[in-house]
Amino acid sequence: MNASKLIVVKIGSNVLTRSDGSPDLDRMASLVSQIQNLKTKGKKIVLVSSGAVAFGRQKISFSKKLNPILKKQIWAATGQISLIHEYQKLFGKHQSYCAQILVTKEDFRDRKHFLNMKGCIEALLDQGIIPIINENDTVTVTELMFTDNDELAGLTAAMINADTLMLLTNVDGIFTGDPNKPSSELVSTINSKTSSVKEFISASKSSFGRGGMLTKYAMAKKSANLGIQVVIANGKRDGVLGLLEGEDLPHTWFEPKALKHGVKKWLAHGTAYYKGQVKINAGAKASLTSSVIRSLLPIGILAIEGEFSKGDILLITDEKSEPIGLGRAEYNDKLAKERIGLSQQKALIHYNYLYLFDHE
Ligand SMILES: Nc1ncnc2c1ncn2[C@@H]1O[C@H](COP(=O)(O)OP(=O)(O)O)[C@@H](O)[C@H]1O
Ligand SMILES: N[C@@H](CCC(=O)OP(=O)(O)O)C(=O)O
Repeated sequence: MNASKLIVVKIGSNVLTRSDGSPDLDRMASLVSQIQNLKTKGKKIVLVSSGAVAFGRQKISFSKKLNPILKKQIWAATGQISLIHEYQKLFGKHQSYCAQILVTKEDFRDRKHFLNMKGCIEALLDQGIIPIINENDTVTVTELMFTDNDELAGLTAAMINADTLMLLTNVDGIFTGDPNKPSSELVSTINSKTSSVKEFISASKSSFGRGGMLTKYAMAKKSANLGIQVVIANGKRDGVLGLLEGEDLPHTWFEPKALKHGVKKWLAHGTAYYKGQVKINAGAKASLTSSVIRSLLPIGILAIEGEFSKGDILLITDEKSEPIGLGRAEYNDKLAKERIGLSQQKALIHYNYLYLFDHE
């Protein structure tokens, strides 16, 4: 594992709960003191913590039949206070402060929200305060949701240019089969030379988990491609964060590729967050995908869909509607539509804000 300084630690619901579903406050206390210890050694840590629904479910039971979405919203809304209250008490014992940040997918889609969030998290870290992020489950239901908090953690790591993303769950990492079977082996390293491990991963989830190991794997690969090393480890193991200090504990490590520029990282995660679509002609496609760095000019644009403002993410597709990449709009959809096919116009997407998909 490489040395780390700015780390996003994601804690899954199961790490914070016992097998009967009750909050595991001892585990929480241990993780908080490990984080505190790393902090005193100069590491900056952002927490992405699940657990709101699990904590709420312990307290609130419903007398009448209720829509399952509403149930979850109520558990999340009530449980989040208990969760953050516990963190506040535990960090307080170390004379330390933590802060609550609740976000939605929309906040990653809008460049202004994104920069506000980033600025706030960085300022909290500078003040020695631990930001604790969770999804705002009250306002995000169905398609507005993150796949799960692993996705949120990956987006956060890219946003703050973290060097390390640590996903703590209830298994030691990715196994070559059912983690409960003795024949399954832990995959210690995943890099470009590793043959696919995806087929080993089953859709099964831990009792409170949302996305399962598949989303962890997908997010980990994406983050490693952006230059962030990812570690999947067992949050229930005593002293697990010692991994960040070089201790020898079981885990799966995703070797990072060369680091990508901050804006490109934001764009790379934009597949689910784009506001408009730009269809380009074959000449423009050849130009953008050539080895020479080029911006996207209106003359190569065939069609534009959606409403967007300057700064929003756009999906670029070719004539067959195949996605090529993402870019940041230099002006709004109204101007862009007026300029379709015209020469001598300002680029709609500047090359500094262009991210082309890897066709591996
Ligand atoms: N090949 C595999 N290796 C490890 N875990 C796996 C594998 N296939 C499926 N899983 C399941 O993924 C679960 C972890 O994902 P998840 O339930 O989403 O955890 P969390 O709540 O920590 O996000 C494990 O408990 C395990 O049952
Ligand atoms: N926002 C939800 C977390 C959902 C989620 O992704 O859970 P998990 O798979 O345990 O990380 C909560 O706090 O309950």
